[in-house]
Amino acid sequence: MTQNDVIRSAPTERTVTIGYLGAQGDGMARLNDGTVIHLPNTVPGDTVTITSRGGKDWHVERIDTPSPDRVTPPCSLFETCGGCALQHVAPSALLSWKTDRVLFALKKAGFKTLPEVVQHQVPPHSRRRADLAIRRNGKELLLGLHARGSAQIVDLTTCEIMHPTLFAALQPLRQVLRSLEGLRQAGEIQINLLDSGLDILFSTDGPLTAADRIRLAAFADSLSIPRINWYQRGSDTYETVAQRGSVFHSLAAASVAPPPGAFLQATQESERWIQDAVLAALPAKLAKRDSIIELYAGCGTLSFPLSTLARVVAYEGYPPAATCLKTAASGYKLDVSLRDLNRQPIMARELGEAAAVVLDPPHAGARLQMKQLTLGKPKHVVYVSCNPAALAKDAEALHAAGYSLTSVQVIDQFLWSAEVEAVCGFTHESSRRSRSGPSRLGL
Ligand SMILES: C[S@@+](CC[C@H](N)C(=O)[O-])C[C@H]1O[C@@H](n2cnc3c(N)ncnc32)[C@H](O)[C@@H]1O
Repeated sequence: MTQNDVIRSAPTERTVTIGYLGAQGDGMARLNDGTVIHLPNTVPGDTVTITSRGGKDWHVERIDTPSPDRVTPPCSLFETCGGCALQHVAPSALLSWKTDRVLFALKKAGFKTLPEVVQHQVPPHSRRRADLAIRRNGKELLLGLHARGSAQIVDLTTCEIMHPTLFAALQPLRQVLRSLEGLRQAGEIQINLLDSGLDILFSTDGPLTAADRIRLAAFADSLSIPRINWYQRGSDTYETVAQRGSVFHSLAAASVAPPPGAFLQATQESERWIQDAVLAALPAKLAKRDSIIELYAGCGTLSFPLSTLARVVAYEGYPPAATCLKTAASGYKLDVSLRDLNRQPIMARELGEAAAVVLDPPHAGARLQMKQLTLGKPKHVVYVSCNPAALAKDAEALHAAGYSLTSVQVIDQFLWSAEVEAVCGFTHESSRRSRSGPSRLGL
């Protein structure tokens, strides 16, 4: 027996109770010496026996007393597939945890008095967007997500979050992808479920042959898929390889033609909750000459509902999304500009002259834009957040500029993940517009 064998045979054992979930959804426990450790797949309230062979590397040996919030994960791929990290936690407990994360971010930003929070949670089988990896594996074709913490692909043979229409397309997709000569080893695929049907954008690691294109056209016909776009890995342009009908999608009362791989909110239900929460955060009536500035507008999820309140000046940085929104804007009180807000933020003067500014920034937040916003001080700001850490920083700027927090809605649209969406309304009582009134508009 070697010395290593002796060490291996004598792990340290402890019993701990999980106190809370960390930002990534791991259970967190505190040891007697004050050390905080991460224990994946545990739930606050679980009492567990853990072992370690040294350092902070603790593993759950067994669950001694399960938390009342522990549930049986509904998916047989749970713990293998990297898609859902938290199926072992009751959805109601997840919603409370996500709400706490948003409220913690707002408190960290300086807001001590918090309004009553409205909460929403999407049901299973409602996700209408999928972003999957493609791998050849001998004669098999894997279509799925990365395994947890690994480059391996887990074939999505079942899924509890995906919309049934989207999931039903996976098996025929495997078949057609397997037949493609242009797919040597690997590719990626994004599927959006639009009102017009499935919209597919995929890549391969080789060029498509003429036979591949014929197969894809036949596949689009057989599943009534209006459009399939493709790009070869490494290329920054895609091309349409099958077009069987028009592509359209409703955003509130408007119909848009989203570009391939377009950003949409994760589910139809959550899209409506976000739209309603944004409108609810603004005064029901704005003066005739008022305008709303919308930043990070995408294809117009918020632009069209906002245009029922006042003229909207919308900015978006991704050219195909800006074109989509511009094309659909005629007939609405909506002006659209393509603009990279990281390079060219909207300046304080323009922002200060709007009755309200609505922003829905990407994951990193809107730091540069916040600086101008807090100088311009529009009376109403509605911030749609998909990242509590960025919300904490951006809301801190609003707090420092004298804004009060007037509404918070939490939307759990990525069920069983650590992601959370929030719509927060802020008001500045002594903003330039409230001192001088709407007559200064356009100066
Ligand atoms: C979270 S999405 C919101 C889109 C839209 N509000 C919606 O709900 O569908 C963020 C949007 O910001 C855009 N974006 C990202 N970086 C940007 C930048 N630097 N300047 C302008 N827009 C940007 C993305 O293209 C995307 O449309």
